[in-house]
Amino acid sequence: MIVVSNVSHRIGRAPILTDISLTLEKGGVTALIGPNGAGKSTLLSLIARLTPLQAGTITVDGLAVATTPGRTLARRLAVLPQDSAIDARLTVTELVGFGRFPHGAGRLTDADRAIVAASLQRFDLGDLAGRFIDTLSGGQRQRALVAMAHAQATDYLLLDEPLNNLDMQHARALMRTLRELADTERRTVLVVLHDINHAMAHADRVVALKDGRIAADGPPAAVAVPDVLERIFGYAMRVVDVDGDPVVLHHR
Ligand SMILES: Nc1ncnc2c1ncn2[C@@H]1O[C@H](COP(=O)(O)OP(=O)(O)OP(=O)(O)O)[C@@H](O)[C@H]1O
Repeated sequence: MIVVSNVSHRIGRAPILTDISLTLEKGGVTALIGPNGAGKSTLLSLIARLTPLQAGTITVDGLAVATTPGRTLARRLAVLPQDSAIDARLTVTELVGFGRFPHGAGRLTDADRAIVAASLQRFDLGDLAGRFIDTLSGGQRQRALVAMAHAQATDYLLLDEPLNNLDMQHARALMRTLRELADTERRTVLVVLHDINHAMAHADRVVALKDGRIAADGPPAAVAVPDVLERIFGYAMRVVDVDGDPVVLHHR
């Protein structure tokens, strides 16, 4: 379980997050949505200890994120930040292998290699395994980064806009894979999404941030409501029912 309690964050004098409290039970997919600048990436970085906590507490399975050694946390929680800088001269297999580092002493064991192979397969990277990162398309690189986070084999998977650069087919495939990880492996996925319909279709819970505060939190059907969406995003949009699923018409 991840427990965020009364977390506030400032950069300079600007309030970025204000009094955020959020509990993520184990298992399931939670989508974090909200306009640009709402504080989604900041919240994810605080949970993953990429940004030092200023106020409030965050625990992951009872471990205080502020004081738990990075390596210990990395065995429980994997994070894919929004802009991951990676060494272009790595192959896809080597990159995904980095996901195993928190578990070992540097050299990969046969068991590590089997996990890397499974992650490559799961994210449809088999044909690209030997390619250097700088020869990949943006979407292929994005999938390799998600596979690296997956290979870390943690209970918690935090992904910041993993659909960036993905075409429709791969975006759908990735969301279905995240769903499957939650359903079959009891992984807990927290994913920042801008595509609201992917959030509605694949998440169990949708948490919306706006101006550094939680503006909505509930199952997709409770958030995919015109008034709620207008409050979050600032303009009116229609929601239609397609075979029992809410679909948000936000384009026009
Ligand atoms: N290093 C920084 N210096 C100043 N302001 C910053 C810095 N990093 C983030 N911010 C500000 O903090 C706010 C929240 O940013 P954050 O990246 O968490 O938002 P977000 O919801 O993830 O946005 P997006 O959807 O655009 O990725 C924004 O107003 C942003 O400009």
